[in-house]
Amino acid sequence: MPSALVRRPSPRLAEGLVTHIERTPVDLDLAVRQWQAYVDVLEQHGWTPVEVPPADDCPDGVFIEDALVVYGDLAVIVRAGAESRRPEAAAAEETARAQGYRITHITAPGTLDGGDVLKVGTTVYVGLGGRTNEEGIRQFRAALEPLGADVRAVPVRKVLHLKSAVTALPDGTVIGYEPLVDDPAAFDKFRAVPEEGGSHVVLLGDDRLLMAASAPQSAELFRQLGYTPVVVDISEFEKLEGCVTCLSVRLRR
Ligand SMILES: NC(=O)NCCC[C@H](N)C(=O)O
Repeated sequence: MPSALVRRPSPRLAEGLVTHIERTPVDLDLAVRQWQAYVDVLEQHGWTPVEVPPADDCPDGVFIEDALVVYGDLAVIVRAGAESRRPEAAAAEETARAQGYRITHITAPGTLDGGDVLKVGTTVYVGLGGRTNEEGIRQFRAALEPLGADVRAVPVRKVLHLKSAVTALPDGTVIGYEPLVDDPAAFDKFRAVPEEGGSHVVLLGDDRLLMAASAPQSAELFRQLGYTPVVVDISEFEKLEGCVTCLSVRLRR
């Protein structure tokens, strides 16, 4: 069975960073229940959860996707764009090592957040924006190109991360809510969805798409396209600019 890295919410979750939206109060108990439900859904769909040790002093640690990027047998441990998030990486590195990955690091002055990396087959889009800089992308490209990846930088100005704006369907079509996508033409195939939350899908395997309850019209669109949406409520994480992708790192090998 494939596995998925996850990390339990910090007791300080409510202090997480917000950049592009207004801060609204986070209900920690509800967040913990939503996180557990998310992990349960992954497990029910064949993904064994592997917990990265908690980072209780890091309010945003639950967004584990930002701490590392896996490609083939390599785990790229990031240097987060936000300084408060840099301590999240150490335990993520140990967990990736224990899972058998080779390790490399983004180093200063480079910054890169995993949320800025969208893999579509061997094409790897990287958002250049508030969290990931040119030097981070240069180092990332140097790490992935020897493995056959085609690393392409795309602009991200309207949202936090590239994957806040776009993710991809199993057939490689990049999906996004157009008002928040800087350059839809940057992607080989692009399809607009009717809601911001509909931009984010986690591919569970077969035709199943894990997505947020906040995007019912997009779920209907995906159904019409022949996919099976699997819906979770992640309202408390959405208040911190999180989405379904950022709560896990799927290990496909
Ligand atoms: N990959 C993601 O979309 N991560 C969400 C991170 C949210 C967190 N509050 C942050 O600002 O870093």
